[in-house]
Amino acid sequence: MDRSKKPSAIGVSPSLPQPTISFVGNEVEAKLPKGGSVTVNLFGATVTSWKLPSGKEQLFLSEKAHLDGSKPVRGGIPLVFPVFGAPPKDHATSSLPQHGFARNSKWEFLGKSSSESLERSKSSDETVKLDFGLSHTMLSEDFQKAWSYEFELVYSVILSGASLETQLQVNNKSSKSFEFQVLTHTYLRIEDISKIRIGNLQSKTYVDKTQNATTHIEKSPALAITQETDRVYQGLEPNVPVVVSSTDGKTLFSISRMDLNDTVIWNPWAEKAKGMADFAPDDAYKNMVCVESGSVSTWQSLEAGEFWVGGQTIKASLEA
Ligand SMILES: O=P(O)(O)OC[C@H]1O[C@@H](O)[C@H](O)[C@@H](O)[C@@H]1O
Repeated sequence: MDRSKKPSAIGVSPSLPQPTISFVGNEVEAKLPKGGSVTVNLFGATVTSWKLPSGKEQLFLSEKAHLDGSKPVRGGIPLVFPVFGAPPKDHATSSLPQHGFARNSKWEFLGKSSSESLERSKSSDETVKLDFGLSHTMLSEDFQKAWSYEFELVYSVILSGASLETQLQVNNKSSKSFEFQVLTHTYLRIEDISKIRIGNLQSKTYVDKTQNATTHIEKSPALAITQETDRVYQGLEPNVPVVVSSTDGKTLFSISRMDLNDTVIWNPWAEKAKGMADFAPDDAYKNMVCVESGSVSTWQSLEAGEFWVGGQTIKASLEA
């Protein structure tokens, strides 16, 4: 036996081309041999690009997005943790900025997962999983003071064919319990906001943040976005994906969730878009819609030593 040769990973033919990983500045890019790529910025572990095998970009990224950590990234998939929106007074998160610290902190790249840990049904040339970590010792002093719990987050970004999965594991390393909210603030790239509809929200309760946080019931089977929209849909059925389709009935994105039962639908529309210094071009609100899977209408409580896992899978259309 030739002991100089390393054994190949279990179940993987050595002749199969493998996904490639490259690093440019703060960004990690993974490319699949059959095409398709994902790019993650270490600031916030923010996914900034997701391309299908055809090369078509699926995420909206503002032309003025800050990619150097000076501000959260305007576009892609910023991760909201441990609080959604402006923190409430009299809560452990009350001194944190809007949407928490995860999107404002520099994460560590933990590596590309080995083929053994991916689903057996997916061969390693079709799937790549990137893991990122953040713990309390990696936070700025200000954030450590503002949220003094010991924790570890592991965020996995899994690209395969026409789907992108993001999964977060929250570990409580403190000696006391803590509460958190979490959300994947996904900016989907679309061609024309007037030509899309959002389905599977009918009959769901939502809080309309543009209407003094009043509560409503969604009547529409196919929601059209025609003005500033900022709604928190609550208590969605775990097995029913939120679907973005074109007005001629093609599914563009189907977003399924694991242990995330709320979905925020956000579009700033013309005036707010213009007012955001990092949003460009001004009329790009027509080319994006945020469909944000999360757990934000209540708090998740995590006991000392326990962990929680949740995530989303976005399936894009290969034809659209
Ligand atoms: O400007 P930010 O902090 O990235 O937030 C963008 C939007 O994020 C959405 O999730 C919120 O519901 C909106 O209220 C908010 O305006």
